Amino acid sequence: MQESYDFAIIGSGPSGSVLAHYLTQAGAQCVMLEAGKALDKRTYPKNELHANSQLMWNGGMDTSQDAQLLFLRGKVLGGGSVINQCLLDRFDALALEDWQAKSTVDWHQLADFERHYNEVESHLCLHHFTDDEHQRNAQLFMQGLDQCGMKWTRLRRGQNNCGHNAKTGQRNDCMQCLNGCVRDAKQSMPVTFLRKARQQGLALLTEFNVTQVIHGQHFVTVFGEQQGQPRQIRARHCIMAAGAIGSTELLLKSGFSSSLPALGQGFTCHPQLMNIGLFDEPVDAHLGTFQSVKSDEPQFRQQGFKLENVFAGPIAIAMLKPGFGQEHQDFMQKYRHMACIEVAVRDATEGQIRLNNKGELVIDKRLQPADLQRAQAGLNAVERVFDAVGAQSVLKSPFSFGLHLMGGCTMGEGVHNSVVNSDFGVWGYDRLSIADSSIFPNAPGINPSLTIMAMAHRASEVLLAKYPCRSQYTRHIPAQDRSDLVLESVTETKTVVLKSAAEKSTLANASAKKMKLKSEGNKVTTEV
Ligand SMILES: Cc1cc2nc3c(=O)[nH]c(=O)nc-3n(C[C@H](O)[C@H](O)[C@H](O)COP(=O)(O)OP(=O)(O)OC[C@H]3O[C@@H](n4cnc5c(N)ncnc54)[C@H](O)[C@@H]3O)c2cc1C
Repeated sequence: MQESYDFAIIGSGPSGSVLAHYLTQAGAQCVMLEAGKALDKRTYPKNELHANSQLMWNGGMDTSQDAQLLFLRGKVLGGGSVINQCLLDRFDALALEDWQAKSTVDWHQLADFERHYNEVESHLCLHHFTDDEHQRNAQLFMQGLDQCGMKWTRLRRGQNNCGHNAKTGQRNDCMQCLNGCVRDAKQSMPVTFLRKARQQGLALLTEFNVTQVIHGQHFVTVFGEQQGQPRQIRARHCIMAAGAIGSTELLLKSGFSSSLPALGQGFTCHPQLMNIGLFDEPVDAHLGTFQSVKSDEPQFRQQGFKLENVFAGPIAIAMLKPGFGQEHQDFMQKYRHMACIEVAVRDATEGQIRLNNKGELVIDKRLQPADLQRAQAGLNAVERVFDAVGAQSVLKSPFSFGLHLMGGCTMGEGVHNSVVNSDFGVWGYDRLSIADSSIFPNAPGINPSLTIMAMAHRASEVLLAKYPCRSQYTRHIPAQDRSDLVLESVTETKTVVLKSAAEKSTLANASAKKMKLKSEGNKVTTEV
């Protein structure tokens, strides 16, 4: 059975959920298609291994072609917002000036973003960490930065009343944030924008893996599989919000590359390196707020990196130490004595998302000399900070994680060097838009989620201006549009209840051209 909507939104991460909220609020009939499961605080996995296998694409083992970069991307209702740390930063002037230089899009400037940031922030609880929330890892980081004369600032996180452990005296004390928040405190999409969209009538189909998008004259048809069953959804407009890799892969697999030469280009990921300092004293970096401070040093920003205190569960920490056996075991026994500082690189070189000759996804992304230079500058700063506070030794990360995945369908001013125009429309395809991190023109070097949400808000305004009826699909759409709904390329038998003589005659005229029509009272059955 094929279903029809005003808007089909593919993906439920920050981009898809914000769009769903604003479009349903305006009365549009929307369906959201999400490949992941609808989990919640009662059903999120309770350990690291299950978190990777149940919440991430390919069990959290997507790598670059040379296996030097590991990419993590959410596959669950809420997308990356369920597995991320929810640090929500606005872009600075440098990031947006660089965007504008690359994209030439006139609204890529701070003044234009401000009202979108204000709007989406008004739906979120934002928390600045306070002095009493810094645990020992953060304190060592702050002391080290102070002693090296480097500036730092407190992180801002989307969280609402993250609890207080009476025994330890600590807030943010469960460290499960990256497995899905078990307190509904983290401001992920299922407890913020998505919840509102569902209350406003969003149709939600989870475990629905979209496999192909076909752009028609009057509709976009989305093909996929839901729990093993083939499904088709039709909408007047389709919005891709499947993330940088997801949206790009889907367009490549749907055959758009011949008309979009820039499809797959411009992939970036902010490579992150976790570095361990070993201390004589127990640090207990796994207790309390495991991420609360970042560097705020202008020279670091110019050099293309930032530092943050961070920590992880034992599986992720074990991966940082190459080797096996006794040496590895000795290292892991020092878990309580580890402090950790992460270098996040603003990558300067773009990779490419493509399909190989078997039609499989390939991510070509190598750190080039310019990126390695930035990473090295960050690692040097980490060594200085750890030395200043008396670390016994420092273990530098043997590989990088890509957590902020961007580009592949970049926004720009022409079809030869971009995939979407400044109004989020895919070049040459009137009924297809993209609003997720795949449209980023280059790497900003700043946490991306808030800007993804801000851009999704802007995209919703563009779409609502384009489809001014924006009303309940079946109730208010003009007769002309309803004839599209009834007649375009129907592949199965469909029964439609006609309310008026005008509708009946529209249907009859159109059907004379395309279809066989059987009429019985006010019920009409069409067959291709
Ligand atoms: C461990 C980790 C920590 C992070 N921490 C932060 C942070 O603190 N601050 C920050 O700003 N960012 C952070 N990020 C990054 C942030 O989460 C992402 O940038 C953001 O979620 C991207 O939003 P999106 O809407 O573009 O895509 P996503 O959030 O990736 O959502 C895309 C959705 O589309 C679905 N999808 C994909 N393909 C299909 C298909 N074919 N059919 C159906 N559905 C599909 C996916 O399952 C997914 O749910 C972190 C990421 C990770 C992994």
